[in-house]
Amino acid sequence: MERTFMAIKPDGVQRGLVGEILRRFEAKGFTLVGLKLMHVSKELAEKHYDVHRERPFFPGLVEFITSGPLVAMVWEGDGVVASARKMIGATNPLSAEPGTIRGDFGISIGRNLIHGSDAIETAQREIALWFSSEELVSWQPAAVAWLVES
Ligand SMILES: Nc1ncnc2c1ncn2[C@@H]1O[C@H](COP(=O)(O)OP(=O)(O)OP(=O)(O)O)[C@@H](O)[C@H]1O
Repeated sequence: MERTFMAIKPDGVQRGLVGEILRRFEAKGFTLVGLKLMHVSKELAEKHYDVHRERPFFPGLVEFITSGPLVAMVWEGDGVVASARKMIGATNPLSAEPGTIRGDFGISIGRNLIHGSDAIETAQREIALWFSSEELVSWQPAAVAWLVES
């Protein structure tokens, strides 16, 4: 089953948008398989944004991502990588469509609330970077156990 990595960035956590963001992906029908509130180390932030290492905004981006707790998540479902990117909206919230998370809640490119993997291969790399396999749940056996018990 397809999986994607997403992170509610420190601005989203500070603004109290965690519940709203989780609600949107749950309501859409995707399945949450990993979730943790954490402070990000400089090392992890730099690895995550490695492709942007040479960009002028890189130091500020790393500083921001490590500035407060963020919510790291893994979601599962058919087409979840592309669909989540659509639900998140364009990188610059001022250009993001209303109805998207960035379009509804943001105005600043440097404070754009949420990250979502941009491709299936990127998602695999990011999930492995942020989560150990023990931190990810498998829903199927749990559902089967519940059926057997009831
Ligand atoms: N010109 C910029 N100035 C400041 N920050 C920027 C700029 N461009 C990108 N960023 C920051 O770097 C992040 C990564 O940029 P990228 O082009 O990968 O966008 P994205 O894929 O929409 O965002 P993310 O990777 O966070 O999901 C952006 O989310 C944004 O926070």
